[in-house]
Amino acid sequence: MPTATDDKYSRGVLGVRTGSERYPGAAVLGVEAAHRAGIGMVRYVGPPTPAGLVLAARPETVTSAGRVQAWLIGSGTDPADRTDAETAALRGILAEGVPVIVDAGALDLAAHAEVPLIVTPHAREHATLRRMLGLGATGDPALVGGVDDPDDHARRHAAAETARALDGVVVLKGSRTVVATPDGWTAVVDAGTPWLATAGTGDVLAGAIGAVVASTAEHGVAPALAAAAGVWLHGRAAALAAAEHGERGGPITALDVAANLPRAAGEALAAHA
Ligand SMILES: NC(=O)C1=CN([C@@H]2O[C@H](COP(=O)(O)OP(=O)(O)OC[C@H]3O[C@@H](n4cnc5c(N)ncnc54)[C@H](O)[C@@H]3O)[C@@H](O)[C@H]2O)[C@@H](O)CC1
Ligand SMILES: Nc1ncnc2c1ncn2[C@@H]1O[C@H](COP(=O)(O)OP(=O)(O)O)[C@@H](O)[C@H]1O
Repeated sequence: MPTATDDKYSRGVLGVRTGSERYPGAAVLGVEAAHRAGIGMVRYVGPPTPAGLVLAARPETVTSAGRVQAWLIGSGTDPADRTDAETAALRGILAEGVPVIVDAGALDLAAHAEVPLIVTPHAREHATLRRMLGLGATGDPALVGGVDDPDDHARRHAAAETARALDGVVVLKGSRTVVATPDGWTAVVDAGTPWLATAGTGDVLAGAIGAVVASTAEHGVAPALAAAAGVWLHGRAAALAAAEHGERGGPITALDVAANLPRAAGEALAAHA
């Protein structure tokens, strides 16, 4: 909650290095979500095509370098396309000191991070990450966490094991998203609506988590709690967006989710007044 003494810097600055020539839209979605989730400033540093689209959609975004309270990397990128210079830049971010949210195409770099880390894999990415870390298979990702596992026991166990091996927070996405820490703490956040399963909503989630982490990092909020708050805001925003289309909800897009983040944040603040 901002106060009269706040300014754009004290409210948190998120650095975003996402998107590529192949997936420029992911950069737009993450930046949009970060702005909508209540950040003081977003600094975007990425390739020319996504940078142009980000500025067109959100001229509020700053594209010059400077201090940030957290970084978001990886959304809309593929490690197979990554240049050595880009890998070096990402490794630099992963050694800088502030928390880093690592999504999609940067997950392969997460294992050697020296900073507070939050990784946001979906089931397939989680399986790949576990293989990289020398951990066992979690079973068929499509089945684990299904009707046979109503308490998400297997997913919570696997996410906590991955978190321990990484020494970072794991946000294992799905209809119920598991947040797990290296010491074995887990939380499960229900998405709120199955309409959320649509392209780009993971990029929105990464931006929302990035905003919450950046705006709370210097207030002593644990990264796992900030991540769980981001997941809740995202799910609630999706439910609000879907509810606009009637009692059973209706189709939503990733941008609809981002557009409803302010209402979700307002509800959360009102509930804790
Ligand atoms: N607008 C954008 O720019 C978007 C960019 N995105 C980015 O796209 C990249 C790839 O993410 P994904 O989550 O798609 O990667 P996945 O690891 O889920 O998928 C990899 C491959 O699996 C196969 N596959 C997965 N599900 C399939 C299905 N239902 N039917 C057929 N084939 C299937 C496809 O060959 C796909 O290319 C990430 O960097 C992500 O951030 C996505 O978030 C979508 C939106
Ligand atoms: N069946 C579902 N019901 C509700 N939410 C879902 C469901 N499947 C996936 N999600 C959510 O949708 C988002 C999808 O993210 P992701 O898989 O990274 O997609 P993308 O890469 O297209 O952005 C995540 O927040 C995930 O928790």
